[in-house]
Amino acid sequence: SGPRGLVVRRSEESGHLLGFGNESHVPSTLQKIAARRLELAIRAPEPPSRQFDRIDVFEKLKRPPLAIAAEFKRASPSKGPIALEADVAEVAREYAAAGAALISVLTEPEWFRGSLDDMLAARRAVEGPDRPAILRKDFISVDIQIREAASFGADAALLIVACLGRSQLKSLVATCFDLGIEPLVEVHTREEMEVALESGARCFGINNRNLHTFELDMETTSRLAPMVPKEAVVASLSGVSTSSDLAENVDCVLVGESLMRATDKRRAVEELLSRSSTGGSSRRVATKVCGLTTPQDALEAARAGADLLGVVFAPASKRRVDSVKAREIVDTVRAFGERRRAWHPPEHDALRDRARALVEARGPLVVGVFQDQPLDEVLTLVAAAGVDLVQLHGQESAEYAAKLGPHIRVVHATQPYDRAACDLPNCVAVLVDSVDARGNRGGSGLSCDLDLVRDISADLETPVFLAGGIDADKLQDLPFVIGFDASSKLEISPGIKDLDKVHAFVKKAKTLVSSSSHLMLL
Ligand SMILES: O=P(O)(O)OC[C@@H](O)[C@@H](O)c1c[nH]c2ccccc12
Repeated sequence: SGPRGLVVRRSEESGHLLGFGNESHVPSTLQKIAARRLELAIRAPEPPSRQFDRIDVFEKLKRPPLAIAAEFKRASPSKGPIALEADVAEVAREYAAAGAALISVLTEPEWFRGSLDDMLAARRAVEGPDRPAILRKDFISVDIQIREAASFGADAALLIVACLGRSQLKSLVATCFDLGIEPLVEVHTREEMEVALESGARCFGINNRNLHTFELDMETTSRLAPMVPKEAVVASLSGVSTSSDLAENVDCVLVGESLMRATDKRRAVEELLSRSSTGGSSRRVATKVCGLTTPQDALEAARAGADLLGVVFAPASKRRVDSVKAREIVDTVRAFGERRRAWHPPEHDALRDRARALVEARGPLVVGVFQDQPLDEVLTLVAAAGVDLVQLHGQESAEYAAKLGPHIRVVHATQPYDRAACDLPNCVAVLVDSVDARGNRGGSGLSCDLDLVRDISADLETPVFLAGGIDADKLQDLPFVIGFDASSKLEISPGIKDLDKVHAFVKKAKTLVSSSSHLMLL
């Protein structure tokens, strides 16, 4: 039996729909949305006939070196609200001014909070011969949805193979061409690509996101792109936040969420367009929000853009969580990050390369914080909670740490510091924390002596995480700091975060990213 919520006509029609991505018999979100869209489309009135100047979408997307498709998306099923109140005309003008080749507008109302009126407003905001093309991003399965696209100013329309039969797709492609709309046919698997290639379309979108499970796999593009003939357009869709995420050997990259979250959208698009000029040398400052005790606060920190989220298992801590609560946090964060598995660090010989891999990991990642607990206890908690990595805050021996997975080693801003503890191959970063006069470690709210931190970093030949009394006001450009860890200064009371402070902290750290390109790794 096929997935429910779909009109499965004949098996050769829809073989590509069975078993790929959605193994369960419960309809996936994609199937629910597609079914709901069909239900509404059938009842929709015939759209008014309006004439628009159209542009050659194929030619626009084929222009070297790389076309950027910028998306207007207020919310999504995997991320929830992203930018509910965004002004579509304003955003469209910014995208156009930055040189986007295409603007994709979500027109689905319930899960994405979009509308045809949003698309019309975007189309009306961009004029002129070299304006960006407008794409209707929706779940299209009947012709009237393409007539609506034409009536509300689209030059192109998305057709998602994962919710269409073979001949249904062919007929929708033909309707598009009849109405002067360029079909962009979206796939996520080889089987879907085979169906797409026979559909008559000439623009293909490879979605890195599985729309059934919301799992992101950025390798999807490089796996499927070689199947497309050179003359056609290949676009890579989803999951791009910086130029280092851009796929090679595609004509176009479509970017949604990260642009919708960017305060300066024009600059964000321009940065993507000039990937070669900034390249690998630019340095970002990571953020870690520690001492989270609820899934709600963790989700808010993730939404703010934090890279690492810490949950504390140390028995003496006021912010201690049990494995059940930690698991809830991990599940929430992982769903937000569209990941199914824990992080597996790539192997590197040098600590600095491991640290860089950590801050560039597709997160946010959840860190379990421990302090001098029996190894068995740590291993049990890690397995039960499913945290991505561990942070060791006590005087754990090298022998002990070697038995763990990837971990962050905490050292204290004292001289001499515990250098040997940082030398393990599974140590992925070093975090320098303060000590108070009585020798109390962690959570004291005291700041570190920055000269000592610089010395430690120089000795380790790697930039470190800095903790101790950190909030937005404490952030500054420090070439020996790869990331900031904040906890007590972002709280209302122990374990309860002040979400405004969390947002301010992450936001400020992001401004350091762009202004600190002169700061290289040591
Ligand atoms: O926000 P992201 O990760 O940059 O992804 C954008 C876009 O690819 C995504 O919104 C998308 C791709 N295909 C879709 C189909 C329907 C709805 C949405 C989509």
